[in-house]
Amino acid sequence: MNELHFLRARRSVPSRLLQEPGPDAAQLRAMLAEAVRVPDHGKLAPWRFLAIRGDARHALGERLAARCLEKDPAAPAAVVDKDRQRFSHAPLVVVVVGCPVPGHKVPVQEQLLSGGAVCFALLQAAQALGFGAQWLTGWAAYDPQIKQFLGLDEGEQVLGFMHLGTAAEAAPERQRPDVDALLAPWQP
Ligand SMILES: Cc1cc2nc3c(=O)[nH]c(=O)nc-3n(C[C@H](O)[C@H](O)[C@H](O)COP(=O)(O)O)c2cc1C
Repeated sequence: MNELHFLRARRSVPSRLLQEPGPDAAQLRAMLAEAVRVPDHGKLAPWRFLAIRGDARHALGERLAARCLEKDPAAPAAVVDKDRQRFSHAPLVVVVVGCPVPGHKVPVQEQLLSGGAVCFALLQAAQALGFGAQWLTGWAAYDPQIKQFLGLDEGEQVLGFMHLGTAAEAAPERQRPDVDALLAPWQP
């Protein structure tokens, strides 16, 4: 099954291990061009992307830190600082935004699943180009004020903050699920 080698080698690189160089504009475009080749019921393309680089990453981190304190004025300094740094490790963060079309005959769940596939395809494309990547959400993905800060419309959702860069060291492998325990034959 050597044909599956590339898929078997896929793994995330924790965002704190991602450093310069990150994908340049042409590389990002090339990765996204592959990532949008996902199954998409109804051909709705119900997703869009935001590229966050340089100081914009730090600005988002500052907003996260401020929001963290707004929500919990007693938050320990270490927690606030972790939020401040969240977007400052990887040189590039791509926000995959789900833009489901409400009331469409294609259920919203399917539209969001298609967006999830985009996130995964982006991980694979990044690895294929020699970059490391990690798909993160965290509380910020679900916070109305952070979504507003990012410019998301009502009804849009953060499907993933995709952190992209060059791995500072080999990514740790983790134990993978046992497929045999998950697979059962079905018959009526
Ligand atoms: C939708 C989604 C959101 C995730 N958010 C986080 C997160 O906020 N923090 C985290 O540590 N891992 C998160 N993960 C897990 C990592 O992306 C990744 O799976 C993990 O680091 C293990 O690496 P692997 O992809 O090689 O299994 C998330 C995964 C998914 C699918």
